[in-house]
Amino acid sequence: MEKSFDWGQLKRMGAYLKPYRRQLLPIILVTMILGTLSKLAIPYLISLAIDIAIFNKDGNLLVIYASTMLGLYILQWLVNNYRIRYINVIGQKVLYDLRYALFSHIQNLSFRFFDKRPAGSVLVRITNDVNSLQDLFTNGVVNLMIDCVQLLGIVIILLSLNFKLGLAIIVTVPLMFIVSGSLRKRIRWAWQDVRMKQSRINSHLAESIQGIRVTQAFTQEKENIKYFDDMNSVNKKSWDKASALNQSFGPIIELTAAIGTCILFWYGAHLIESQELKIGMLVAFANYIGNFWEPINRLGQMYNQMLVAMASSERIFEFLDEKPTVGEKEKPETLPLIEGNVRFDNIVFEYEKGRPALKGISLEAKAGESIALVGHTGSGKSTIINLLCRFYDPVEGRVLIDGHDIRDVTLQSLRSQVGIVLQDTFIFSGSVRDNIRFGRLDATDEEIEAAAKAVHAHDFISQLPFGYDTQVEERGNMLSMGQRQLLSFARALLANPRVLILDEATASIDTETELKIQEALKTLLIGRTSFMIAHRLSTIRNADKIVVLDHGNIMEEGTHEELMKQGGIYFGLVEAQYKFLSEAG
Ligand SMILES: Nc1ncnc2c1ncn2[C@@H]1O[C@H](COP(=O)(O)OP(=O)(O)OP(=O)(O)O)[C@@H](O)[C@H]1O
Repeated sequence: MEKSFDWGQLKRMGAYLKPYRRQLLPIILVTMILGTLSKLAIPYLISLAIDIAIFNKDGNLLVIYASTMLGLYILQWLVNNYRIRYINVIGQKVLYDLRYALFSHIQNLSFRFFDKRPAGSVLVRITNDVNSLQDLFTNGVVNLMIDCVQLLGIVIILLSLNFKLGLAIIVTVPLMFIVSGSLRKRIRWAWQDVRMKQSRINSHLAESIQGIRVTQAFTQEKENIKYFDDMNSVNKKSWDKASALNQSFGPIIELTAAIGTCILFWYGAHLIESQELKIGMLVAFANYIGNFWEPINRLGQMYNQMLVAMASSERIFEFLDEKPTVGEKEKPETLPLIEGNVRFDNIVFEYEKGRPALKGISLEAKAGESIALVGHTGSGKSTIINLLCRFYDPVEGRVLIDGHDIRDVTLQSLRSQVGIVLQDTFIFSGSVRDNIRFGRLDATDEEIEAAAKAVHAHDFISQLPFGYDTQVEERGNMLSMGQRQLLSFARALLANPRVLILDEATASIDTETELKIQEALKTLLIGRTSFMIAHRLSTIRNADKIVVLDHGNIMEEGTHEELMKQGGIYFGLVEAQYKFLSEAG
């Protein structure tokens, strides 16, 4: 369970209010001064009305008191409206800033960060955790200040109007804190439990929706529903418990308030008898007490709210404090326009300590050469690519492009010259045109169409309902695998990188599309250094160099002919694929 109040964290959250202090200050001052004064003056006016106007049967004076009170009530109403309206606006601005900070920070985090966390949990932090700060930023902070000032004001007034009676009533406050202390703790824990369970539900939801195809394909819907139902009912139970505990808090306050009122009337009557107190003053006291418990009750709830917000902010700051593991050095150079000579120099790499994925790899590609990476699953092909894009840094060794260690240059200048076409092409929701433009944001419509034509994507795009303006949904579900591949080729061609990485799709595509893809590939590769994770023989055969990997080591290296002659692993792979194809077809 989480620790209690943390002032450092509160201060850090408070920093998000800082840009708005000029707007906040008048709101706080106006509500604090006018709101508190009007609230505190009313009971006193009531006492004067009773003790002076009514006692002396002075109708005119009574009207004056009554209209002053009316004026104060109206003032209170106006002040409250002003506060709610503007504080909400500022609160929303702060949440906007926080969401922006979190999202832009996450955009720049390294792959290692995402390796460790499911997408759902990242999602929950940007949505739920930021939202749970809403109450704090919209009302919490300001109300807290106002309530504290009001309480202080009431205590001063009670003691100065009648010290003995005031003191007798105020001593009930510690009583309430003692009685409610352990309950408060249990309430806090209960709400933390609720949040934890809700967060689990949200993570599971995100994962289920992303994986719905697999769930349905394996007819696991019932199991999935059951799993969700269990989580849901555990969450409901924990909510019921927290809510029941919360509700028992109210009666404790009411009980203490009742004790206070009993003391007031019993002791008050006593003081009236001994002429130390007038009736009007007793009524004023009763009113002040009413106003006294209200902020105390709110402060109690506020404390819980603060702890919830604190737990959320702790999670948010944990993300914000996360540094990209792949960072730029102090003064990185800009990688100049490259020719495309790539060298892996004795690379050792591990994702997890003690489990090397690459065990001392040296590999060279001259500008314009095409390199095919082959090997069994898990042999390290994708890892080589990940290092070339600098998604991770090697544990030992260097990756050099045109002689520059890629750790010495800015990520921007590196990645803008190294293009990547992934096996699972990611299509963003938006138009087909926008998806191609992702390769180079300042490309003109003509350039986009030229790129699409060059990779033979133009034909199928023209046949879509709205051509280039057709909206494709997230992940491009309405497009076929081959079409998505062609779109990503167009995207890469538009970006025009000197070094191109291709992770060839494994899914079987019809022969016609396959031919188109091969043609498109030829266009795409002209004049570029390319690294291809190749699955199809046709692609492998044309490569300038084939590199065979096994368990993180390079086992063989050469052209198709050379390796076939060698009769080693590559030969075996080719044989196996031919056998498979001839048996399948
Ligand atoms: N994000 C990761 N975290 C931990 N281990 C990983 C991660 N990615 C890959 N590995 C491990 O590193 C090794 C090399 O994986 P890599 O993805 O490079 O293989 P691959 O040759 O590309 O395989 P495939 O053909 O199946 O894509 C494997 O043992 C794999 O389990």
